[in-house]
Amino acid sequence: MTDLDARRPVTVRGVTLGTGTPAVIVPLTARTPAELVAQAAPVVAARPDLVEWRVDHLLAGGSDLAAVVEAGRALVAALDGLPLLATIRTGAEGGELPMPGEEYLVVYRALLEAGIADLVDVELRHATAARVIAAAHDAGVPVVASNHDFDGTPDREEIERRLLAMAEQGADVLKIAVMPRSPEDVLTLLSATLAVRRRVDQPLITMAMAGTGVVSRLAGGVFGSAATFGTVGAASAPGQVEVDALRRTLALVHQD
Ligand SMILES: O=C1C[C@@](O)(C(=O)O)C[C@@H](O)[C@@H]1O
Repeated sequence: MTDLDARRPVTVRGVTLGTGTPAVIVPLTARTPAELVAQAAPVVAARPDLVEWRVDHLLAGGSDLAAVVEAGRALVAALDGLPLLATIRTGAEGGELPMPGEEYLVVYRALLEAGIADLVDVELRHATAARVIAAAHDAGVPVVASNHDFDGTPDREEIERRLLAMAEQGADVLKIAVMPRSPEDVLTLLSATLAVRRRVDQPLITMAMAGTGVVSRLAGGVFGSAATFGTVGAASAPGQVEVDALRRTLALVHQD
């Protein structure tokens, strides 16, 4: 264990977040159930550590709750044992759907009841966050709390405050994505990551988005980020790097 390993790592389906080289997560952004299974095939072939299903894209494509659950079951069958992170990203945080109200909780409950998710992403600021976290924990599913700033980068104290608030809410993994407006903003994100890494037990996932932030996706592990999002085909946020190049870079950055 290095001093940056998380004291409370999270393991799902044999994949551990919080120790060693950061995990590689590939997002799926299909808008229809058929497209979802088709999109999964090359992702599974690339063998990432985890797959993220951006459920908001399917909902935005018009699928109702029953269709979402059915698509989730088909996806799990297609994943060949790879762990699945289920995410509903709201419009307020860069996602595809408004979902300010109870629908967010209803969809997560249905996915949890069906045993589809190995991990769920819960936005710290969502009105139903505490209830989604409780539902996930009742189902034995760890929670990745998240926060996204697509307009800018909060100052270091504010980034730290948000990550610590996630820990206080009982999240198992703490995640933040910011939009850098300068190289200094990337340093702010990385130094907040390192400071929080030294204070909390949970794994962190942090990134600065877009071109200026790519360095944080490649080298964030040096500062205590436990995972990084890479692409096989479509990206789900600006600055994500293709998965093979990402892996090669991680191998260079994490040589021991
Ligand atoms: O929270 C995140 C991080 C992310 O926004 C990124 O910048 O890589 C991509 C999203 O799909 C994911 O849910």
